[in-house]
Amino acid sequence: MNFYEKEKLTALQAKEEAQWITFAPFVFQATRVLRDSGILTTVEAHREGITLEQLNGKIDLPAYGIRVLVEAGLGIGLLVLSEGKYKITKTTYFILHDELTKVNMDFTHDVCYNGMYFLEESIKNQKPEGLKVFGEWPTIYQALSTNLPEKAKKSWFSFDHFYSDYAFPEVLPHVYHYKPKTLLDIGGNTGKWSMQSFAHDPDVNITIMDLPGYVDGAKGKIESLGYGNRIKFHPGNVLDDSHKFPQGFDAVWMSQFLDCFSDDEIVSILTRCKKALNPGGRIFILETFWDRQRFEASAFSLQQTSLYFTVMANGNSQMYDSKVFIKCVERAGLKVVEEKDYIGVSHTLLVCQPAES
Ligand SMILES: C[S@@+](CC[C@H](N)C(=O)[O-])C[C@H]1O[C@@H](n2cnc3c(N)ncnc32)[C@H](O)[C@@H]1O
Repeated sequence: MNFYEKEKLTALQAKEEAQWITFAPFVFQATRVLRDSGILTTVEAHREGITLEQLNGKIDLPAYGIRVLVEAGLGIGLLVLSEGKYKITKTTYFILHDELTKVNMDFTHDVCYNGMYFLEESIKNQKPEGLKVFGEWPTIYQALSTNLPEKAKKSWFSFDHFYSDYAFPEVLPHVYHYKPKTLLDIGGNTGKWSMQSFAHDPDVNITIMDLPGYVDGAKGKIESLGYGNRIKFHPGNVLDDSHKFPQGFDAVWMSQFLDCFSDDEIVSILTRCKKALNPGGRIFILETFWDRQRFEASAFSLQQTSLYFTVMANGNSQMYDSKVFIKCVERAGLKVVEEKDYIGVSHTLLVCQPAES
């Protein structure tokens, strides 16, 4: 779906939109504080509406603060005010109750907000300059398995898992329809794919390849579920070209993994994946492409999420346009033999094989 072929706004709407952009950080923080302070929940609980005076008695914030927040909430479209009483809007319903919105908001605030100030520097230097708000690491992945602040870590994992949790049950039958006996899960993270795979297919054996800290975390969990005899671990950094991939797999699986790398790095990883395959084997790539979305809001979210990669993650990757990504697949000597869009919230499954097969 191409949402971007034509300009859609009148001049007046465009000027209004420009103000939304100008004040976007204010809008975000006001909404978050309205949510986290309990103001929105309290207004929601009063279906007949609530006055400012009544709110003052129920919220543990100075009266001045409550007043500026609810007034900002009117302009943002979170509240309406009629006959002196505040009520919530449909947008507020989603801010309060929609899991996707909550996960995105917590990720934006806890992981990205302070670092985003360093966007320009990150782009110029091709480094995640925003990560310094938490500490000194080359990428966020080293920080996640060690000492990133707990709140940031929790919101990062909720964000990551929210999207894959929806996609995995839907995609399992597509992968295991090919009956792979051996599967290499690169970027296996906390082992979620492996655990669901073992329950889905009694014959598959999996090797998880990820950075050392992750592999240690996944190991205990998988063994405690009794799958210890079907799992192997291969800790390592795929950016280290001297680190050999294990070989002999019917399938290589990468979910939300290749978006962590630049175009050239993707080509290098896929070239090594190809060598890891048995004859007739397949590479399964689960990704979120901004040009393969049913809804404009999904494309928007992915395009903005790219900037998280720029500023916080590694400085050189993104949520790709599928056309750019598939060029990398082809540069690695692979061809896409099957594609399936609209999996889970926003994923596409690409099934690839060596171009010469
Ligand atoms: C966004 S998570 C995806 C996790 C999981 N596959 C999913 O779908 O939820 C990316 C994973 O790639 C791993 N990763 C990132 N850079 C890596 C590298 N250079 N070498 C190995 N693994 C890496 C991270 O540790 C993390 O587990």
